[in-house]
Amino acid sequence: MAMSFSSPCGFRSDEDEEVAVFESTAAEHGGLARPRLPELSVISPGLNTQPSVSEPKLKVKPGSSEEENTERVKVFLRIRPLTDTESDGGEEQGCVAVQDEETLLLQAPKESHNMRAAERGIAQSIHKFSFTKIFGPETAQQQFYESTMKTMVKDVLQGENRLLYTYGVTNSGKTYTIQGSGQEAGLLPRALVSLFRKLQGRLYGAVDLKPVMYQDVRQLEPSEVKEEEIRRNSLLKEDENLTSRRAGATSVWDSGVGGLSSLSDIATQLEDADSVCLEPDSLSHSGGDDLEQGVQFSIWVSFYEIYNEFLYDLLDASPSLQPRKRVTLRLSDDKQGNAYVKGLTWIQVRSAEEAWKILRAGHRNQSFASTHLNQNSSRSHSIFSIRVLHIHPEAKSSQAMHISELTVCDLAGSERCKQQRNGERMKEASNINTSLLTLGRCIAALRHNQNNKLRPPQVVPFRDSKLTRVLQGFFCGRGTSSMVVNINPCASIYDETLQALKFSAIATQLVHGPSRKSRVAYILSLLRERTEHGIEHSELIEEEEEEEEGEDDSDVEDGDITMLNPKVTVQIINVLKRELKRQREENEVLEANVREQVVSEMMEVISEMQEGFRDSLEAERALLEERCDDKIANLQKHLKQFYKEELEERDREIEALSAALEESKKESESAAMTAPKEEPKTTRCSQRLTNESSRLRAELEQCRAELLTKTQELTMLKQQQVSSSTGALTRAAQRKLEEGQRVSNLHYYIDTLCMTLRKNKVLSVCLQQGLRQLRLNLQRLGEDLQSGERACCHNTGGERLRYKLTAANETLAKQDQILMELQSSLVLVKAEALAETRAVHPQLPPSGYTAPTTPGSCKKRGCGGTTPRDTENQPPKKQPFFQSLFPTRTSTRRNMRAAEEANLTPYSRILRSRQHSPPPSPVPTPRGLRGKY
Ligand SMILES: Nc1ncnc2c1ncn2[C@@H]1O[C@H](COP(=O)(O)OP(=O)(O)OP(=O)(O)O)[C@@H](O)[C@H]1O
Repeated sequence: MAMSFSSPCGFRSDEDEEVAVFESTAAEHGGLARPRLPELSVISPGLNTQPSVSEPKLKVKPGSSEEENTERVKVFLRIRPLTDTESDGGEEQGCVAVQDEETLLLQAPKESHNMRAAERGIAQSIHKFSFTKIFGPETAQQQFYESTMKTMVKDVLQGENRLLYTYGVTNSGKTYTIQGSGQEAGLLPRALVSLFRKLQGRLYGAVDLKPVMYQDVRQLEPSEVKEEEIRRNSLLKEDENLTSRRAGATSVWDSGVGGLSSLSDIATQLEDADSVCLEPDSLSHSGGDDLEQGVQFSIWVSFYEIYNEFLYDLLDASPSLQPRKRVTLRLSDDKQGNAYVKGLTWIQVRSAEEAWKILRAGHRNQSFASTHLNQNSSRSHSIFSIRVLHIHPEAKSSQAMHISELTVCDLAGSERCKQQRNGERMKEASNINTSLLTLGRCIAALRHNQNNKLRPPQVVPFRDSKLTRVLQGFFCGRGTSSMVVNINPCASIYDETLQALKFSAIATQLVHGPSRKSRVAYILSLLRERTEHGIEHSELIEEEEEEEEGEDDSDVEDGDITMLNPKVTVQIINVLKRELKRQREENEVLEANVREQVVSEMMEVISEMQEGFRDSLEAERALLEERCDDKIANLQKHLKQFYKEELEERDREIEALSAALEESKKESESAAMTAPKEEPKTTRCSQRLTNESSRLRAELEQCRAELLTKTQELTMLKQQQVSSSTGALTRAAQRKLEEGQRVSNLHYYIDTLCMTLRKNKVLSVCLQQGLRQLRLNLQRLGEDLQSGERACCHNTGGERLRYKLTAANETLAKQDQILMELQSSLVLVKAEALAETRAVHPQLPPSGYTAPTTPGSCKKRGCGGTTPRDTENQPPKKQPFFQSLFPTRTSTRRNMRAAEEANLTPYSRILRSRQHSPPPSPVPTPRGLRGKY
């Protein structure tokens, strides 16, 4: 889950001040009551726009020791410059603007969560923050050092404890600020140079005095001194070895500390740094004037990291030998209640150069990794401490000595866990965020306690993380802390930057802790608070205070309250019980707030997911529409093609029919005019009819000629009858008479044929009319199809297209039916004509007679080469053309069905299947079409 640093804001408070300060933050996290938000969110302790928060309302009793301790915690803001890549990537969107030296304006960029929340009316898009001092991208390292750390070094030499820590989003420049890069040495090398410059000639050379915890100094035995020397030398040697081994190669650490990879470089850099960043009066001879006369100084350094909530000593020699088996360190409390790292290595250093080498040796053991935002990201909080042992020359006991400390903490960068793809990185990010969250809560609780002196104090959850435990002393009076907030002005990490700034805004309202408070002192303060409210006995307080004083000198380790007298202990237990109850209640409130925040974040994530799903659904819909349009266009194309071919086919047929008709008409006309000559080899009906009629005419002529011959013969015979015998002549005359009868029959037959010919002419006229009708229908069909196509083009809906297609198919079916009817009627007429002919001439062959189809045979039938008798007995042949066009009913149906089956359109097939299959459905479904196309 994304980490939020605004959780400290979850602490409930009745003060108007708190409401004003956290107004925007609370609303942003989905608080139940959402008042109308002002345009601008002011998160600042000192801005005029918020007079209620301009100054902390510290209820300091006049004359109390706390009176002078009202100095605010210093919070510096440093804005890092954008890299070329970031500028090119459009990260510069003017979302970070420095209004003046102390005021920063944040304007949410378009794509940020904050802007989206602002658009929904639950947050502001502009935020105003104030800081102790703001340093822009152009600020040089030395300038930054002088404004921030220079006085801290001075204070430490005066015996004070100081903490400087950097806070910010990952890749915002924290490590750059602390350590530096290239020739730009950071705060720490400059502080070391400054320190040793100031201590020139005042260093305590021996190693026999060692600081233990925060207050104690131990006199070392000679053997221990030796051990210390060995440890230091081995670290220095290790550094030298590694440096020479990596000669030329730039390591992470080398680049991280100003490229100081060789001793000469270090010296030069230190010299340069010193000359650049230190004012003349801060150099050793003048700076030393501030130091207590006669006091010598022994400098000890330690370096450790908090990685995944485990402490690792970075100066322990073992890690470099066995990097996988690092020993974790434990935290303990000293008798003042201050946490310290047990068993941490402290090395005495005699120069800045040595300190630098030790630091570099330790840095090699630190946890770095490449993340999506930073190639060389610190995955741990690293803490480098410099302890200064103030040794009075005459002092023989540790009491006469004093220890001051300068701690520099480079916190790991906060980041959104969900941005980490790697499991290990995610775990690291989660731990980093948890510890930073705890730090935020501690600061918020401290601020609450400072601003609400009359109320029961909130428990500061220092114990909730290792980081806050080790820094606790600096927040509770053992020293003072300064914070450097680093920000990266990139628009893409605006939301994270805003959270970091909100956190720092709380820190800017902190006042340095009034005094050191041990745990026992804290408990006693609780008792005092209760007594002030009339809950406990006043006498008790005196006793407790006596006990407290005695406690400081007693042997009680870690402030063990059980060593107090029983009466007080019982009272303390009662107070603690009540305190525990109160704290539980507070925890419940805190938990409720955290849950509320979690819910609000979850809602944000869910709404983001919803948006994502909506977008993907839209995209899916558009894709489907596109596909459907493609399919419809495809279908249209295919149908267009299909009907075009169909129309062309019909046109061709019509053309052929009309040509045939024309031809037959012409031929019949010409045949009527002229005698038939050599018959062309054709299968057309008109030709056939002409041939038949010509043949019949020829037969007629032949019969007439024969009749004439026979008549002449008869006349001759009659004449002969007179002269020859009667019997034979009578028989011959009888035979001739029969022949004459046959000839008269032949005349009748010829008349019938002439009638058939006339009927055929009428039929061909009918056929012409039928074809004209057919052509008209086909034209109408073409128009229907065109309108269907147009409908397809204008309307992508499949329904209308389907209906048009169905109508077109129905028209086609009707056409087929008309054609069939025409064919049937033609066949019927033919059959009737034939029947009539046969009734007149029963000697004609039956209708089942199959005419020879070859033109040769036809020629044979019609030619004069055949004998008259054969010619007489031959019936008129069937017309091959009409037969091929309109075969007999049975064969017509069969052939038509076969032809239809072959030429059926998808729609015709569907229609046909519907006609034959009960129950019919009115409209073919588009599924069939889809399968086809
Ligand atoms: N003021 C500055 N001037 C020039 N470059 C800078 C400045 N601040 C940071 N940088 C550059 O920005 C990059 C990231 O800085 P740095 O590693 O210090 O970030 P960080 O906050 O320590 O990141 P992380 O928390 O991931 O360790 C580095 O390349 C550094 O050199």
